[in-house]
Amino acid sequence: MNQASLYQHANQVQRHDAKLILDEFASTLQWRSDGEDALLDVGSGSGNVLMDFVKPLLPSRGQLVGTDISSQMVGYASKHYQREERTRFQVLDIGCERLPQELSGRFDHVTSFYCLHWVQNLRGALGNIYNLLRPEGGDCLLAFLASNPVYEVYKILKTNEKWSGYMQDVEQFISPLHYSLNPGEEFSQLLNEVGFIHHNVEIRNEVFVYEGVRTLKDNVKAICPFLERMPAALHEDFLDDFIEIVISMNLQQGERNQDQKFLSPYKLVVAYARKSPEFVNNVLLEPPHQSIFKGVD
Ligand SMILES: C[S@@+](CC[C@H](N)C(=O)[O-])C[C@H]1O[C@@H](n2cnc3c(N)ncnc32)[C@H](O)[C@@H]1O
Ligand SMILES: CC(C)=CCC/C(C)=C/CC/C(C)=C/C(=O)O
Repeated sequence: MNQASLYQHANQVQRHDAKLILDEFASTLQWRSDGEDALLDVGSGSGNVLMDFVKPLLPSRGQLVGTDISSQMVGYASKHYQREERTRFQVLDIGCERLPQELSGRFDHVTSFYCLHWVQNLRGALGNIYNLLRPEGGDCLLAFLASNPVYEVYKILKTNEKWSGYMQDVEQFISPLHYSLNPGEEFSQLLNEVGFIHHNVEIRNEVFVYEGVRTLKDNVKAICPFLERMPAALHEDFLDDFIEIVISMNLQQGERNQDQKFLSPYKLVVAYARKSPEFVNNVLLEPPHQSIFKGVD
């Protein structure tokens, strides 16, 4: 997804969820006593969730870094928010092999909203989030899709020969937890494996109602990775087929007209995790008899 301005104007669900979660966790985040918190956001997109809901929580001397894999998104956010103090945007693939040195171990907090379902290498991404936090500790707040009906719609569209040529790699765009029978447990396990000892993971069952065909189509346009591969002249035909499949899945409500509503039941992973200082981790991770008798022969 590279269409920053489209996304900025059609991200009601994403904004709604991020605001609710931030209101809930604002006081759980471990703010520094000196007010010099450094916060990095992963997958900031066009930047409005970060600027409207995260920045107001940051103490006045705090530093904010918005990151995204897409240079188009980073360019848009940098330009749009260039007047914002103590804020910068930079390209970062959170699934990368090696973090840039200037980011590694520099942050008190990492946040991420509606991004991690795009990252197939979820374990690698969590390892990087752990390593972005300071060695002396920090915390992260992560929210992303475990499942969404959009993924089933994509799979059905791929069986149509009109669209299959554009959708061969559809599985790359499906949340890595979509097929999981216990996404909460699976994600907790990954957090443990990368070193987060203290964490809380919830799977929230949500339903969003799209008011009218145009609203749903605009929201799909803003995030659908396949549209940018096909000629613009085919977009409306693709979106019409998308809507037909949604109707065949019984996700519509009311009379069939332009004002018809559409229901999207989805599962959201909401996770809060703390990195303990390294010396505490070393003690906690050792077998109990060794840590209890340390220094005693
Ligand atoms: C749906 S947008 C979310 C934007 C913003 N966080 C919000 O809540 O509105 C997802 C963003 O994640 C970015 N993204 C996808 N894969 C990524 C990766 N591996 N590393 C960093 N960002 C990624 C996309 O480019 C996109 O801008
Ligand atoms: C009824 C129905 C199929 C709705 C799907 C709506 C939709 C546009 C979902 C997008 C989910 C997603 C991948 C969001 C994102 O990453 O921002």
